[in-house]
Amino acid sequence: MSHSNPPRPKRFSATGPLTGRIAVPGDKSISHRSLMLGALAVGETRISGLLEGEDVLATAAAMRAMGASIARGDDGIWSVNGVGVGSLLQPQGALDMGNSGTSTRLLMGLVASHPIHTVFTGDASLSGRPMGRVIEPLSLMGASFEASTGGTLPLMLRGISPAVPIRYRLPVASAQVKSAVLLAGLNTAGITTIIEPVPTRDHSERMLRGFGANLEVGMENGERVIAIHGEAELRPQTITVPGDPSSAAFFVVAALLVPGSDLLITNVGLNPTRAALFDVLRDMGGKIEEQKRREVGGEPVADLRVRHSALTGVEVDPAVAPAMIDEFPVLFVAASLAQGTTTTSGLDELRVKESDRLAAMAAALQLAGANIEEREDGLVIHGTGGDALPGTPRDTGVVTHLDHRIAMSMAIAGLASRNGVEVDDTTPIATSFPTFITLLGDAAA
Ligand SMILES: O=C(O)C1=C[C@@H](OP(=O)(O)O)[C@@H](O)[C@H](O)C1
Ligand SMILES: C=C(OP(=O)(O)O)C(=O)O
Repeated sequence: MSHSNPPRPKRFSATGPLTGRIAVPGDKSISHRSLMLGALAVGETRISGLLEGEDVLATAAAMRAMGASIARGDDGIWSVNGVGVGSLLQPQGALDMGNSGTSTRLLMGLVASHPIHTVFTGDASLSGRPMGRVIEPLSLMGASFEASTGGTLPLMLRGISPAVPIRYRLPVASAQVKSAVLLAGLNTAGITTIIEPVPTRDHSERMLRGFGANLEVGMENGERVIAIHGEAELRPQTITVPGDPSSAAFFVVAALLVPGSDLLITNVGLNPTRAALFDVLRDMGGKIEEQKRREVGGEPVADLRVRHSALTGVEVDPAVAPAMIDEFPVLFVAASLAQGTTTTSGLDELRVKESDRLAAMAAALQLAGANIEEREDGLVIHGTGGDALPGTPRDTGVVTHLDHRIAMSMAIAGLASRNGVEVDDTTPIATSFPTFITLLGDAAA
């Protein structure tokens, strides 16, 4: 889980067109939340389409360590028997969160209002990421912390029950911070309120309601206000997890870039708080057509038909950033092949993901021959106008910094290069998309 495995380098080279039909694995955000909420509902929650990536498996292991029974059936359906809100058990050892920020921050919220203490550890990437953003509101609720200098892992959290309900305005646009406070509020008497000046992904709100929590969402002075009534009782659910738009993004960009491609990606989640990349790519001239729009597990879903397209650079409105926050690395790849300049800004949050994604993508794309300017809060990309990138020099790999999205984005850049792109380590891809390399082979066969 903590990436002690030796690095696995791989060179990604130009392929034939991407054609046929593929399905990407389940949504990572929804998968984490299905396990967490299932573990808090008394009775059996059944989950189909769960993402079986390392990050989600870290969440499953943590929920087991706190008393839930979680098992995968031979039919691929996961079954979770929960302990009930307020009844999480004291875990016997540290919770290894691997590479997963979502597991860490959401679980910190969950345990903060339980009378247990929990040690969180993670890999080198996760141990550099800021946890102060959740320590602050959870401290206001009464939890206490012993963290490494700078508020990073390893960290010990001493939860409290009863915790104090708070009214908290999010200082950063982060669904993880919002969700941590909402999950802490589940076992806190009274009403815990979050004010969200910039809307972020709303899976927690949708799913908490689905599990029977009393949650109100309104607007005050143009800001979203979410109130959860505590000491909730959650009811077990049957959940179907839609395909992850953040995983589909790599195949959408690949099909746009590789001449002759015409690819159908089925069952892609299109929650408006997640799907902005597809709108930006359409603005750039990308042929992305939605087919069979429907609802799956309370989320909008469609099949996406994507055809090779000539792309034109755009200025990306920073207001859409939260709705495509994980998709910027692959957007930078698309922009590198577009006609003209693409400008992005307002992306400070990208510096505190699994890697500093602005610096890592600027360095990786430059090594592959793209023309990139790195600014404090974004990249400016001067595209080739459709010509393939030169690719990376022989035996020099782009550095992925234990970041799955850098590895997958640069794999896609390799498909649109003359000499291929060498990725220094493909092992992090298994955190969110274990079937990525196989599916790429299938689509380009
Ligand atoms: O809530 C979630 O499931 C996530 C929220 C986002 O993080 P932030 O809340 O830090 O923006 C995103 O980058 C991450 O991949 C998943
Ligand atoms: C930022 C990401 O995940 P997390 O914060 O869960 O590590 C991601 O998947 O791109």
